[in-house]
Amino acid sequence: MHADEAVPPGKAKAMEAFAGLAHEPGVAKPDPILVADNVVRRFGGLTAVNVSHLEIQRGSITALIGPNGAGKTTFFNQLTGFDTADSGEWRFNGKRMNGLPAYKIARAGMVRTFQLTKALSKLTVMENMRLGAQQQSGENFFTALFPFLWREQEEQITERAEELLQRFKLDAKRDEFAGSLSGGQRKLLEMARALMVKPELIMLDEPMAGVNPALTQSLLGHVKDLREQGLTVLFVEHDMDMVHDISDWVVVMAQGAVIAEGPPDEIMSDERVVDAYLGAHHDAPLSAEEAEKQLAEAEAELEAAATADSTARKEPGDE
Ligand SMILES: Nc1ncnc2c1ncn2[C@@H]1O[C@H](COP(=O)(O)OP(=O)(O)OP(=O)(O)O)[C@@H](O)[C@H]1O
Repeated sequence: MHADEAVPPGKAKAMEAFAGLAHEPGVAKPDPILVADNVVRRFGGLTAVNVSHLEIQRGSITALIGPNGAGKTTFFNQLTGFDTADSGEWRFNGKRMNGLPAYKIARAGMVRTFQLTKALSKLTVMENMRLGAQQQSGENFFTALFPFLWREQEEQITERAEELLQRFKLDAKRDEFAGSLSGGQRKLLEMARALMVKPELIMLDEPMAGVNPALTQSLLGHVKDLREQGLTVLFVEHDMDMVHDISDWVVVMAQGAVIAEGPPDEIMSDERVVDAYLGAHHDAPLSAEEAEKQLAEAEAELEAAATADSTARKEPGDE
């Protein structure tokens, strides 16, 4: 950006909101869209998430980073109702969301993206978009009783899907299988699908994973665009260049807790953050046998997740 080029209004507003805030975990924001308190999720003896207090500033792009296993995805899952927290309270636009099912949270305006699973890859791009709307409407049974209701709704869904596919330059791909898309196009589809329900807060799960560098700028542009349209973006990402490039604010998790918060420049050189990442790494390189075992475990986990996902997505009466 040239010196004389104006900062886009959405970014300027976000920068202003963060200016002067203390750089410490749990710091209060001027206009939080989401406030979480004492969110705990345990798996057996492991405390995967233990977030005492976190506020997400409205209209900003906030990155959630941390080493593998820090609890980022589990935290996302609690907030969006895809998993049940052991305890905790979180409010979206002042309304309590804990205890609500995912579709009600989505309807309230808070959605998360999902990486394309095997089952979703076998659907067309358009079918994925329609599923993004229907899955989260929570009204399937009721509308099924009144065809005139669903016909109108169907038309609105198609219209919205077409609009978004055009915006993300995926309209030419509408009838192709999602599995045939490139890594970058898949990420765009994940984002477009989440936008079907017109959220106020969109939570992106690793938006840069598997994206060809040539598409990086275009993808970043789309995310920045969301902020310019007034949306709030919270994203989990391992790609530090992306975190640095687009986030207004960075939240760092380690071992389930928020250990640091602040602007990207400062966070990336923060000693606690560097320690958290280093501490999570192996001291010695893996042996070929260990690496193979890890790979096999990861593949089995992915397979299980894809199966669970396709089962969970089936509505009663679906084939
Ligand atoms: N369903 C589950 N059952 C048991 N343990 C789980 C489950 N889901 C997550 N965990 C554990 O909880 C911890 C946090 O995992 P999580 O996937 O949330 O971390 P993450 O920060 O998203 O990691 P990554 O960056 O690798 O995706 C890990 O130790 C993980 O093994």
